[in-house]
Amino acid sequence: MRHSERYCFIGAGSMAEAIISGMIANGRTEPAMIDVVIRSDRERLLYLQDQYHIHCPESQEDAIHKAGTVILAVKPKDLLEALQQWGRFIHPHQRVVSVIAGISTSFIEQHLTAGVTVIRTMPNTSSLIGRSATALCGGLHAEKEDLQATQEDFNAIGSTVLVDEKDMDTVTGLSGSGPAYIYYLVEALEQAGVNEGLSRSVARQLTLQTLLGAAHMLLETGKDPTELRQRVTSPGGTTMVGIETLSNHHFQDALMSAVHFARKRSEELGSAFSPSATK
Ligand SMILES: NC(=O)C1=CN([C@@H]2O[C@H](COP(=O)(O)OP(=O)(O)OC[C@H]3O[C@@H](n4cnc5c(N)ncnc54)[C@H](O)[C@@H]3O)[C@@H](O)[C@H]2O)C=CC1
Ligand SMILES: O=C(O)[C@@H]1CCC=N1
Repeated sequence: MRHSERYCFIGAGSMAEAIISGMIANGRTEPAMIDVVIRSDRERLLYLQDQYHIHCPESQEDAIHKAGTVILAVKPKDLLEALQQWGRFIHPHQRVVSVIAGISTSFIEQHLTAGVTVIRTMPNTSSLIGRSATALCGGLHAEKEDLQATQEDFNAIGSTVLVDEKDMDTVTGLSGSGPAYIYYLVEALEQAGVNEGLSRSVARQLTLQTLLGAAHMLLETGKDPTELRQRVTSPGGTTMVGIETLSNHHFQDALMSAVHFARKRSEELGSAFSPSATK
C-alpha cells in the first residue's frame, strides 16, 4: 500500500523540470506535492521553487521518505553515486520511476532495498508543454497498478505506450532523442529559406506551420505518410525534384542510421551498469 501521493525528484535538470512543469500545468498534481532533491546546486533548487512554487522540504531525506513516487532524473554517469547517496531512504512501499537512458530496471533494483517497485520510462523534453511521447516498462516487482499509475502520470504530460524492456534502447534512440532530430530538420529548412532569399522570420513561420500542419494531417486523417507524401508530389512538379534530391542525399538512410546509433549508445550507457556491476 502506498502511503503518499507525493512525488520526489532526485536530480533537478532539464528533464525533471520538463516533467514538473507538465504535471503541474495539466493538473496531475499540485506544486505542494512535489519535492526535489539536489546534489549541491542550491541555485537550481531556488529557481524551481520560484518558478513552479514546488514544496520546500525541511530535509532532503524526509522528502524522499515521504514520497509515494521517487523519480530518478540524474545522468547515467551519476546514477550509482545518487543511489548510494539516496537509495537507503527509499522503502519497498514506494514506486521508483527512472527516466534515465540506458539503465535497466534490474540494475536499479539491485541497488535498492529488496522488493522496491521500479518502472523505467523514456519521455522526451516536450513534457514541458504536455506533448511528450513516453514509453515505459516495469521491473521485477512492478504490478499492473504500478504501470497504470505511472502511465497516468505520464499521460498528463503527453501520450504513453507500454513496451518490453528489450525495446527501451530503441525507444530512446527514436522518441527520447527524436525532438533533437526534428529541431535539426527545422534549422535546415529555415536556413534553406533564408539562403533562397526569405527573411528569417518568414522562413521560420512557414517552416513551423508546415511541420505542424503535416503532423496534424498524419494524426487527424490517420493516413499513411507515404500516401500523404504522394498527394503532395505532382508528376513533373516541384516536390518530385525536392524528394529526388533528398533521396540522392540518402536522407532516409541518414535518419535510420541516427536512430540505430543512438540506440547503440543507449545500450553502451547501460552496459557499464549491468545488474552484476558494483553493489
Ligand atoms: N534531456 C532529455 O531530452 C532527456 C533526458 N532523459 C534522461 O534524463 C536524465 C536527466 O537528463 P537531463 O535532465 O537532461 O540532465 P541534467 O544534467 O540537466 O540534470 C541532471 C541533474 O541531476 C543532478 N544530480 C546529479 N547527481 C545527483 C545526486 N547524487 N543527487 C541529486 N541530484 C543529482 C545534477 O545536478 C543535475 O541537476 C538522464 O539520465 C537522461 O538520460 C530522458 C529523456 C529525455
Ligand atoms: O541525449 C541523451 O542521452 C538523452 C536521452 C534521450 C534524450 N536525451
